[in-house]
Amino acid sequence: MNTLDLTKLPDYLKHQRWFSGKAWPIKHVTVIDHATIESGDCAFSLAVVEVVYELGSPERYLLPVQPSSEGVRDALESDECMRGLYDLIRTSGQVASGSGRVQGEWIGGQEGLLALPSPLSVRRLMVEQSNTSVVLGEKVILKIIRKLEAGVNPEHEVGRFLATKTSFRATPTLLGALHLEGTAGATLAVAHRFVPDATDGWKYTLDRLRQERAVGERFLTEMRELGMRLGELHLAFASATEEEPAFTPEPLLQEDLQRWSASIVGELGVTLADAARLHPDLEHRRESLIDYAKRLAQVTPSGQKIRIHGDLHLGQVLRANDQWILFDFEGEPARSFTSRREKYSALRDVAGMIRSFDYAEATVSLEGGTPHERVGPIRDAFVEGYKQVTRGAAFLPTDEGAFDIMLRAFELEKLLYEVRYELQNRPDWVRIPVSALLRMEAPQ
Ligand SMILES: Nc1ncnc2c1ncn2[C@@H]1O[C@H](COP(=O)(O)OP(=O)(O)O)[C@@H](O)[C@H]1O
Ligand SMILES: O=P(O)(O)O[C@H]1O[C@H](CO)[C@@H](O[C@H]2O[C@H](CO)[C@@H](O)[C@H](O)[C@H]2O)[C@H](O)[C@H]1O
Repeated sequence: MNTLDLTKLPDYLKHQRWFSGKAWPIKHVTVIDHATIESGDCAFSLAVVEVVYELGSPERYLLPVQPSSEGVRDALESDECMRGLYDLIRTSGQVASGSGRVQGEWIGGQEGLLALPSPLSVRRLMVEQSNTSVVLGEKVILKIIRKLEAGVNPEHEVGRFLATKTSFRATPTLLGALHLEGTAGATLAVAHRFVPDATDGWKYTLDRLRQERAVGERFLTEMRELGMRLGELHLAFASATEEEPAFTPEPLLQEDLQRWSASIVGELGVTLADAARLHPDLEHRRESLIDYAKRLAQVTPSGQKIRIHGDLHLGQVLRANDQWILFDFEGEPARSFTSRREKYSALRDVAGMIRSFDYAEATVSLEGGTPHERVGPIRDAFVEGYKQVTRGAAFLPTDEGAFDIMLRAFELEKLLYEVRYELQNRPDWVRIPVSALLRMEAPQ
């Protein structure tokens, strides 16, 4: 294989959809590790590059690339190269890299070695994505992670735990992964079982809300079932023994509640300072919103901290064969791996999904539909399903009052995150969380 022209990398990166540093001047790009992967007719370089900006922290990206007449070409455009990456995972293969090795990990066992067509078909996903996913043989979905972070990747860690230590199956089974070991260590790719004919929960819910003026009993039953699946996921997380220290439940302490409360108050300050320029009415709500956070610190602690999904919304669930499937355990992209792996109150996931119902209703209203106040019944059905399967679970607060105060505080926390997320990514959408903040009445 010819050598890569490294001077072309900054320009190459700026033209990639998944590159998040487009707005910042790049000082330089250096290759910090790389391996040559050879498979059939394909040879390419799997390079980890560090992008150093004029301002701000450096970032690392994974570049599976080949030299081309323009300088650099994405090797993932070649089906053969994709097959090569999957083969490394399927065979638990390894390839030496400059300062370590690229290591495939197969956890699917014999059963996971699905009968795949030969040659293996490769279908690219036509969705807006921060990574690059392909469907192999219509049975496996391989996600190549673009922006790398050092440390334990939560999506791999959670997928592995659920597949090997629990009986929770309402998620696409993790089949394997590709890791870079050594000084630049990171998870490079994950392979899951592909769920055919699935619709994502966001699209599914929007379609239902567009069609139905009032939510019908069938949809409410589905939402109850969604709450039940989430409850079962939390029961699976909470089943971890001491042999899985990253998952073992821990008692919820007063200091946890105080820390979370203080963090929400801090986020409120930062978020209102940013958003109040566009929505000055928010300033008048500051004190009553702070009260929600303060009440969290005053709750008498009961229950446990457990691992949670961490970024649960309707876009993180699939609907297939009349069943709900929960996926994407990466956590909130803006947080570090360490913070995403922290144990937390399970009610944070419940709050995340409740916020999504409000988003869906608001989206339909913004399209011109009249708001029908359907969030209340949907929320009630979802929480009812959740409580039904988690009744008496050690990780939940024992007191109903505490349950409600905690849930409201986590809804506020998610709302503030959403305001910041939308200001940064989709400014036109910021009015959705802002109007929800304005509607939050002072706590009783
Ligand atoms: N196991 C799966 N089966 C079917 N479709 C999936 C599966 N995993 C992901 N998808 C689809 O691929 C899309 C992108 O996946 P996701 O893991 O969210 O990627 P990213 O982290 O890059 O955003 C999802 O919105 C979903 O529609
Ligand atoms: O799916 P990601 O892990 O990238 O999550 C981020 O993007 C989401 C938007 O795609 C964002 O979710 C917010 O918008 C959704 C509608 O598009 C809505 O259903 C969610 O409730 C709302 O939070 C998510 O917060 C962000 O982390």
